[in-house]
Amino acid sequence: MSIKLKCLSHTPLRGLNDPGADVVREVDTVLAQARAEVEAFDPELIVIFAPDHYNGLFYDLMPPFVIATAAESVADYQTLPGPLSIPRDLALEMTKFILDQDVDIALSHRLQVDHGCTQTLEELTGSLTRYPAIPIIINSVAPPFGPYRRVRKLGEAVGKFLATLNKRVLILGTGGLSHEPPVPLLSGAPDEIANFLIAGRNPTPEARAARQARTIAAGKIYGTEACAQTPLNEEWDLAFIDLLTNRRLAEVDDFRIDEISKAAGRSTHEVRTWVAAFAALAATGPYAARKDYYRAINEWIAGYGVVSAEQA
Ligand SMILES: O=C(O)/C=C/c1cccc(O)c1O
Ligand SMILES: [Fe+2]
Repeated sequence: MSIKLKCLSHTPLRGLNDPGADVVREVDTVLAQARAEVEAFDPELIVIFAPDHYNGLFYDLMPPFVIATAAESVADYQTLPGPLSIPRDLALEMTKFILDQDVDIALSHRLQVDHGCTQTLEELTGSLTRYPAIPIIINSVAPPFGPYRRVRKLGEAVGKFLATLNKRVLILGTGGLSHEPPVPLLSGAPDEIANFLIAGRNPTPEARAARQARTIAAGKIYGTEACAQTPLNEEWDLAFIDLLTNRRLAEVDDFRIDEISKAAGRSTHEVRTWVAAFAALAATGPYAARKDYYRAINEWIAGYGVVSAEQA
């Protein structure tokens, strides 16, 4: 068994509302390096912890955690269409193992996944099918959320399963850090938006285009006085990265959901995917981690970070 980890932000505004050329180049370089490392590692399996943004999962039945044996990209924003390459039997075995560890997880044999999953797969591997990959979706955008300790326990269960395999495994976490894009809240929503949040699967191309235009417009004013959304919080982001790289993962058990939303933005909870990823790695033994990159990028509505880790 050999395990490596990468956790990184995603943003559908990359290429649609870019910051200055220097910053774009900087991020391109970091991602090219990460991709080269993945290529050199040549994983036999990827486990990707990802959020969903009301593209595959809705309030008609909103699970805290879902593992998929088959999944298709909704190709939102500029992401790739098509199915992921999921090893069905292994995903089923992993599901049973997680349940046996007293962690409840939903199972999907036909999941739709969005940029929260596919952007990172594409950025790090060049496609959605290059390597066998098992997606685990952690609800990070549709409140209410379970406590962070439950996410840590999910990660631990996955890590214990990975330790039983004699494989090179890449664990990915995608989303965060601090940010609050204009994703609506169910609480207090007018009927039309509430209906979308409850059962908005397979929107029309016009509805998708309108959503994309709203996000781009938000990116143009994000972090200014004209923007009502919670701004990026570099201090929070760096403290979180520090916690992970210094192996203080148990501290997430004290995280307060409302405090994080207020301090760093409602979508900051996408870092739940990072918590699960690190917990999975930690369950296989001691690890060494490093911060590869951080910058608060308003144009992308992203406290944008990249962190790598591996077994020590
Ligand atoms: O769900 C959407 O339409 C937009 C999501 C988004 C926007 C900006 C940054 C992100 O990380 C997002 O996921
Ligand atoms: Fe996101």
